[in-house]
Amino acid sequence: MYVVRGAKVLGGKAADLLIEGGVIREVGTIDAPKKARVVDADGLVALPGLVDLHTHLREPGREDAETVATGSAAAAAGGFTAVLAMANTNPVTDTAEAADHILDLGRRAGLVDVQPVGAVTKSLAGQELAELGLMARSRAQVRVFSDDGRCVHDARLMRRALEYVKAFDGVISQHSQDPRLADGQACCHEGEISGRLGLPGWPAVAEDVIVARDVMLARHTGSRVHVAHVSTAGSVEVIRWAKAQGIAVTAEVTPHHLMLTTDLVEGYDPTFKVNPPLRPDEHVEELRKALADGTIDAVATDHAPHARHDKEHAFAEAAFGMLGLEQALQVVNTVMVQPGLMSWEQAAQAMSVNPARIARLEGHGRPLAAGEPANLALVDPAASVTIDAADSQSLSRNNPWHGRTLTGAVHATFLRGRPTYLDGEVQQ
Ligand SMILES: NC(=O)N[C@@H](CC(=O)O)C(=O)O
Ligand SMILES: [Zn+2]
Ligand SMILES: [Zn+2]
Repeated sequence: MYVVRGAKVLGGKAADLLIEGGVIREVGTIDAPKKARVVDADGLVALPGLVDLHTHLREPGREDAETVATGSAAAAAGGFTAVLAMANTNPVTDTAEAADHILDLGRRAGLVDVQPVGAVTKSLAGQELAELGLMARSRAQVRVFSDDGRCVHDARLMRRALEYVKAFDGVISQHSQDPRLADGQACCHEGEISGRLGLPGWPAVAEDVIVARDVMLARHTGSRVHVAHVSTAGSVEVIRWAKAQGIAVTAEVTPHHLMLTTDLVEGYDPTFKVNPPLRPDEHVEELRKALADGTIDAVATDHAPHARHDKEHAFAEAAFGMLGLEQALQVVNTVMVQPGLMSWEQAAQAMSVNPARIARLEGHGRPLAAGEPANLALVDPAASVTIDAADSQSLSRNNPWHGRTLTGAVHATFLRGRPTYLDGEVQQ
């Protein structure tokens, strides 16, 4: 039994929360029962436990970069109570058995709810649909499907996938990148900087055209499409238009695309090599606006751990991807909440309520009210923290925030009433 003392619920009025038997029993002014452990939350903000729509946990296959257990620890330290584990593992999560295996590994780790994402196509090969129905009916009850890392670029296959998942209210999360417009060698945003550095780039329009095509397919099929890691102003325009038409499209943006810009590649540091690439300022500004006005529904980390021997190469050869789970909330606080672009209530929508709804995850993204599951994060909104990649719970060190000072810190995370992160420690 816990009493959280004096937390500002969603950044609003301070209240005490009584947590017992996995649920929030009471919110208000509470006399702590003798056997209760009191957590002093004076000055802290209480948010519903964060939900990440887009995490790469690397298990099975690349346990040298991350495991379900270490990724879960990073998630708990970042304030998350649920993560969706992307399917681009080895083997790929493209069967019911593979999905159930991920679910079980998550339960064994016990720090966050790990919900598998199913592949859209067998082996992510883009040729044949995977067992979407069987995955949906498995114990894991998969609802989100993605070939992330690759785009489902065949329009006919995308149409079939959308039609198929409609039956069980599933959603296709698309890695929007036209392979014909994105040169196989491309490693950064195509523009003035890539030209000057002599690095092959790919243009923003390679993303825009797939987003445009997919919203039209979603309209045609009446199914739900989700745009993973939106990175361009053009995508934002299309999504804004599509929502105005009532098309069932949702979108996520990563912390790094909200804060980092393409000029970082000038140092040739492969930490900043990511897909989609970091973009110029004008895109970043549009992404922030779109998140603030709800055109973009969610912040998702695209936490992409890579082992040293895959990442520490010349820029052109290094693996794509960067860590995200532990700093996501700090970045959103730093670039959105503190400057007044977003309230804590909106941050809770973007990082918990909306992702839980998009993924049809029960028990997450719920109000902090009596009778609800006690999934929550306590956040110090004013802390100033200089990030050290070596401090990470992740097995990998490709942390783009290393050496930067961010505002805010996760103080505690509770999963169904059990602290998973407290006093600066993951509670194994
Ligand atoms: N984001 C990345 O740069 N890499 C991701 C794949 C992906 O999200 O497309 C990965 O799996 O490493
Ligand atoms: Zn992707
Ligand atoms: Zn990804």
